[in-house]
Amino acid sequence: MHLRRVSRHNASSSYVYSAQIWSESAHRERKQHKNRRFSCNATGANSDEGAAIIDGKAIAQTVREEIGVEVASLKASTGKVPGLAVVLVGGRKDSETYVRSKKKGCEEAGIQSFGTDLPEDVTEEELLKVVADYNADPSVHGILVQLPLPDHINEENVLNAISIEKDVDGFHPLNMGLLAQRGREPFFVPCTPKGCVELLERSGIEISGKTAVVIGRSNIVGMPANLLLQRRDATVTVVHSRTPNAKEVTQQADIVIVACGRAEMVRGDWIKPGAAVIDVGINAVDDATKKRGYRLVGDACFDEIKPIAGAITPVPGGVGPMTIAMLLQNTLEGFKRTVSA
Ligand SMILES: Nc1nc(=O)c2c([nH]1)NC[C@@H]1CN(c3ccc(C(=O)N[C@@H](CCC(=O)O)C(=O)O)cc3)C=[N+]21
Ligand SMILES: [Mg+2]
Repeated sequence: MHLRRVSRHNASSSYVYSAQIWSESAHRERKQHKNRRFSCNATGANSDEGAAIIDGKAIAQTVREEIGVEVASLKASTGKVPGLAVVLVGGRKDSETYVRSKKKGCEEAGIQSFGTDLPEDVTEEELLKVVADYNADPSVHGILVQLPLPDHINEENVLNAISIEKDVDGFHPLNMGLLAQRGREPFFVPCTPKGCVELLERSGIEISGKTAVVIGRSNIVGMPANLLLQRRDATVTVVHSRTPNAKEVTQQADIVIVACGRAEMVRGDWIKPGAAVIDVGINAVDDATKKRGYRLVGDACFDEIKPIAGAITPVPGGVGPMTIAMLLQNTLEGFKRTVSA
């Protein structure tokens, strides 16, 4: 994983590594937060009381098996399989890990995976050529350019170049615009927020008529999560780094989606008893007791929230695995549109 080091809590000897830097804007937001300090006294206790733990890993596995069954049956009837192209620029360890999981997910589901690994110093022009070739390739139904891209490449230009019919990340401005409009449907919905909603639905948590708070306003998670929840008739409030009363607003929520990119920022006293908490964050914290030297924590303080909430996703094993399952689902959806056309 590429892990950015930021000082954690008040203890100078421990660090948080944030693996969630997907975009320049997220990077800027994090800088603005730099002087804030939070502490969360993890007890390590894992009592049976309190929130139901939403097992994202198991739910993702179920989704992947469903996709595998459908892919096999479409292969039998059409002789074709879905194809996903993953473009990786540079050698970030976290990106390499995620790309490997995506390719493995494809293999298991019977989806053909294509990969292009480009050097860190590739020109924007060369990258755009790779995208154009995949746009033109009829055996490719989904194209994903792993983010973040190196600084010399304009991310917007690259996302704009992906065919909206193959934009399995749903990051193309046209797909985002369609998501934002009532009565219209994007070709693809971004994988992480889609995974959050799927976790709620598959856990039997009602969304319609409920009060939801989304913490974070990124293009990749917070903003589309807001739109998706509104489409399911939740009343949604988005809070962010400049919201003075984020805690008080969050205390009103039946559903909380946490995507602020700050380790354990959301504490137990932010959460209304019985609320559902979906934690999108992945942060690695130094931990000498662990073999790898760190452990992963979310943007929510799991041990404080568990006794209070009605349901909570763990990190790891919550939203992360669902993101990959939704990517495979989007690829299958793109493929189905081409075979039925
Ligand atoms: N164009 C693009 N699309 C993306 O969807 C995209 C991206 N760029 N850049 C990076 C982020 C991050 N991301 C994750 C996917 C899976 C896990 C995941 O499977 N996490 C596991 C394992 C965590 C671990 O061990 O590191 C878990 O939470 O249990 C996490 C994060 C997709 N992203
Ligand atoms: Mg934010």
